[in-house]
Amino acid sequence: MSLSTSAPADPAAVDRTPAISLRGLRKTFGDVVAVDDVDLDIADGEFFSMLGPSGSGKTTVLRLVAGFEQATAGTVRLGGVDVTRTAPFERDVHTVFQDYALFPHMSVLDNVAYGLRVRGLGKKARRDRAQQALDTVRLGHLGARRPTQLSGGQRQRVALARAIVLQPRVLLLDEPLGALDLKLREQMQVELKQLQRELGITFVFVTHDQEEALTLSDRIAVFDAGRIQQLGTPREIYENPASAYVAGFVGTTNLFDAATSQRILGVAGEHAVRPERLRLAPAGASTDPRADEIRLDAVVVETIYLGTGNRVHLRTSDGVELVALEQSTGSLDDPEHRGDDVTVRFARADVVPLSTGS
Ligand SMILES: Nc1ncnc2c1ncn2[C@@H]1O[C@H](COP(=O)(O)OP(=O)(O)OP(=O)(O)O)[C@@H](O)[C@H]1O
Repeated sequence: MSLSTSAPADPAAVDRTPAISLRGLRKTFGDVVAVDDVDLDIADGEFFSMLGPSGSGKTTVLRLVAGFEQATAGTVRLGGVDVTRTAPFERDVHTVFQDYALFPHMSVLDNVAYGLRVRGLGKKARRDRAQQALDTVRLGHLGARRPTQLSGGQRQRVALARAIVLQPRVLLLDEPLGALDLKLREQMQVELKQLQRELGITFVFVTHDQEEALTLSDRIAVFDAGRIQQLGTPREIYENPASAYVAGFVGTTNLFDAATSQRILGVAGEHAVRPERLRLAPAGASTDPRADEIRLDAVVVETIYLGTGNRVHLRTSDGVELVALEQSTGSLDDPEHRGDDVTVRFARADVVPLSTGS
């Protein structure tokens, strides 16, 4: 079935059936539980990321959606249709792998057209559509080259063109930027996001890079040990991590265990405060204490220059380790130096309670 790739003109007319719906999804390999009872709905046209450390099960979820793995239990629905036992080529999804999997002996244009040949399209239609897909990823002028004659970023775009030419309803991307250096990776992130918006295709993106997930996604699922630990928008996940695990995995954070929370915050349970919420002042610089903030005396253990600011490692007078991020003001003010005594302040409102036991 060929599907339109243009975004619907009338948002109210958008089909509310999730593009992907997983229920009770489980996959075991011998004794290893790779995916453990996952329930998830991904909306049509959503940029959805699965984020987690190596071995947390995100790739296996992707492979279950693509049909490369058979579920041990549970169901996979695409556009409301149960495809749990359907072969990969019968599913309206396409996967872009980290290594791109391009054919080295074919031209770039033929690589992109290959899937259309498999689907039985005539030569002219194949070439036209492949050219159009190459134009979309801004490689229209390089169709005659071989993949080996392209840069890493260009090869990445060929892999994308090869996927979008088939106009799948869902594009699965397994660490597609993993092989690129940082600068190219950042550039491709922007391009991926733009492409997804233009095409209106549902993107499911697997990454272990939290910054990438925060930058690109409409929503993120944070995985650990085969389970979704938290599901939400980048802002929700970053500002209100549900557990110590999520707070620690997504960005740097200051974690306070229950005893420390009780002692310095005066509240029960585990808590977290993001480093950029901490404000530092030289010890003794007098400002009136405020009821809505926490103040701690600390000493600077180390200051790391980051270009855009400084990361300052601190130890409070009763031995709690903290990290603060200070934005550079562009002035020539000296940053805090090792051994300096400082006052650390943060608003009570910036203290995030974490669920216990995680
Ligand atoms: N074919 C397989 N045979 C046996 N065990 C497997 C197989 N595929 C995955 N696993 C195991 O399942 C668990 C989840 O693996 P998975 O590849 O889904 O994790 P991941 O989060 O995608 O990790 P990575 O980021 O390293 O790709 C791991 O413990 C892994 O070793």
